[in-house]
Amino acid sequence: MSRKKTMKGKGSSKSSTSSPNNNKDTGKSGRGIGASAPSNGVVYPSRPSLSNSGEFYDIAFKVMLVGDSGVGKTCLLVRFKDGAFLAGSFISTVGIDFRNKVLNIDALKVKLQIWDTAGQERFRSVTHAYYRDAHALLLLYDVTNKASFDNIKPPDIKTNHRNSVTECVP
Ligand SMILES: Nc1nc2c(ncn2[C@@H]2O[C@H](COP(=O)(O)OP(=O)(O)OP(=O)(O)O)[C@@H](O)[C@H]2O)c(=O)[nH]1
Repeated sequence: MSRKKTMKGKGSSKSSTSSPNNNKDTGKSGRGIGASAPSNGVVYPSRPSLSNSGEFYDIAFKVMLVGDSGVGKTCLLVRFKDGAFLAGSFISTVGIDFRNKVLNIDALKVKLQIWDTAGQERFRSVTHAYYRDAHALLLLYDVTNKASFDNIKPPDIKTNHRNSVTECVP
């Protein structure tokens, strides 16, 4: 059975778009499968593939983390991927970044490519371009900040990306 390798994500940094690192499970704008995958972005179980970390997977999904700046998107992703909490000073994401995680679900290896978008308004046009082909958008808000909840507009996302969003789950 043939096994193919996905394009390597280049290094990423939360505060800079120019400092590469060697973490093969992370990437930045235009470097991941989101930029090069087929239009539906799914790899089916009959065609196992190799993730950048060397792990084989059966199926892959692209997930976007969306929400205002400071709601905790990066912290959630780092917690999910590495089990660590980013305490200390807050460094806002510049542009967009991603991390991969392979999970074992019902005897399938499911690869999640999770994109962390910058919440600042000035990056909105850049990050929106990456919604295309996403299988899920996670809309995040800060429970201590009502404005961050009010700023979530799933219907707008549905309207603007009418074929890519089929269902909103509260
Ligand atoms: N108390 C508390 N603080 C949190 C939590 N999650 C994140 N923070 C803090 O909130 C701040 C912002 O977190 P980030 O994850 O960087 O926020 P973000 O949504 O990625 O922000 P942008 O990159 O600007 O879009 C950081 O100082 C975190 O330490 C949480 O669950 N509880």
